[in-house]
Amino acid sequence: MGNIPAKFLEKMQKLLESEFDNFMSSYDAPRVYGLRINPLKLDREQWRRISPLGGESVRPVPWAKEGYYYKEGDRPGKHPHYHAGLYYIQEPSAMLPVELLDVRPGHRVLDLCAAPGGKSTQIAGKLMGEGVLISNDNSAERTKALAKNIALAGVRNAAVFNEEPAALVPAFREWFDRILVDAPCSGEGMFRKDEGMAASWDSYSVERCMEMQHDILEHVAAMLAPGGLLVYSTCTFSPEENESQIAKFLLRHPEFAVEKVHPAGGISQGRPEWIDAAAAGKLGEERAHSLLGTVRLWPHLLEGEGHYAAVLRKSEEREAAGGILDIREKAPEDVSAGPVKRKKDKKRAEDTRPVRGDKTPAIEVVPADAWRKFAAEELGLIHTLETMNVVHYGSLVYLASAQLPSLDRLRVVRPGWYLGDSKKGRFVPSQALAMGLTRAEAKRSISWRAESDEIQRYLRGETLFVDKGELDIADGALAKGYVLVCADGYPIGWGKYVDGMLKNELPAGWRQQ
Ligand SMILES: C[S@@+](CC[C@H](N)C(=O)[O-])C[C@H]1O[C@@H](n2cnc3c(N)ncnc32)[C@H](O)[C@@H]1O
Repeated sequence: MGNIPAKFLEKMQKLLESEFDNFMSSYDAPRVYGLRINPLKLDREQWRRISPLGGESVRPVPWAKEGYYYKEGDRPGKHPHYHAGLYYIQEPSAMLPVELLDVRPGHRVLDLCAAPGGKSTQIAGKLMGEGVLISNDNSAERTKALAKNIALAGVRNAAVFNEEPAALVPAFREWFDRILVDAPCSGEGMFRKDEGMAASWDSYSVERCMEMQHDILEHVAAMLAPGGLLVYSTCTFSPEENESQIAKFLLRHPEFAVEKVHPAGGISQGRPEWIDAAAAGKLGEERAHSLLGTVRLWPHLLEGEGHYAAVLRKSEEREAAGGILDIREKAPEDVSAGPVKRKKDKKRAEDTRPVRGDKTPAIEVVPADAWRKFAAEELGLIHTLETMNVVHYGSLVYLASAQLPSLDRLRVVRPGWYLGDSKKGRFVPSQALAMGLTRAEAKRSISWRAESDEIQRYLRGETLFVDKGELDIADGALAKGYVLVCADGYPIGWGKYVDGMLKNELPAGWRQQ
């Protein structure tokens, strides 16, 4: 690694002192690679049975329930199981923040800086279809990859927004049980993985990022419900973006306190001694000391590129009285409890109106009706929560959580699970619908082995010739129509069957290059 900025190294040497040589040696060590299997689709045992990777060649990531290290040559991104959303490729240390967020089925979760969706898909795997995930990113371009990754993982209960944090506050005041701020940062923990990050780092990047992080954090406090958890994370080493940023947040927000993380598996404690003296003084000894309970992942102490995470709990009190609130003494929530039960939301009447200003001309068939007809003819019983509404933006139909407040003033990329497009009354099912279904939920399906020639050809976008007997058709259904195409039994897209021909419905952006 020749191009690590000299100023960065000088700074790290001052901070790390005798540990610095050890830290430097990590740049000579090979990069590590990680993936996380998707519990919405399968568990470790099922993966082991069908995957060339599922056996001995992978090793568990100590701090992530579904995380595994794989070897560079394994190339899991090229395997059809990747196209079936069976796993997400993710740098191992980036798997920690969601593990610390303590998400349980039924929670309302905000992933505020979510693109391209690594942590959002991990959160969805903790919600297991119950509750709501709002995945937001202020970059319109990056929300495209975010929406695609959420669809690929088969997530049914997520909405994707493209907003500045301030714009979310009026609609979501004290609404979330959990908030993740995976902040934009100077990326010092990415130098080994991405040399471009090292090249673009300069001494101002830390300052610029500090300002962005401060602005983002400013709006988070108001959206978290009393008693809720906030996890703040970065993939950088600079104390200004980590412990100091949290120290300043705690100063402004006496209603928050650090929830101590017990360091294990090579994870290290936070470094309160690195926060600036002025902030430390104002914060008081005890609150400053509590930053020891935040965590750092160092590349020379574990197998990961590096990360920082702080877990903060908001006081149960609605109005913080000011002063220092120490809630660490309180009994932890009962983590053995099942899904979160909340008072029954008044179930809104099914809403088929557009979610926000719809300028498309009137269409004759109500899109929701076209969806219902499609679902009745082509799908079996789909397990969805009764608290979901069918909504549409023009001709595009979604299944959205009935818990959501009005989204009128927000830039909504996806209000929920994208089901399909009602084109002049004819319903065209989406790729997101295919990915969110199980094979058993489609009336017509076909499955080939993941390594088969048919799957390779399907993923390239080719039309296939298929004997009717190869299709799995529900009793009473015709052979002609939409077929859920599966690899090893897991959906990868739609085909349309007519007279021995399976027309390929895989959208261009989803085909294998
Ligand atoms: C570290 S990346 C997030 C990675 C993501 N959590 C994942 O696991 O895939 C930080 C993200 O913050 C977004 N971002 C930057 N400023 C933001 C802001 N003010 N509000 C929301 N998102 C912001 C960036 O566009 C970027 O996608």
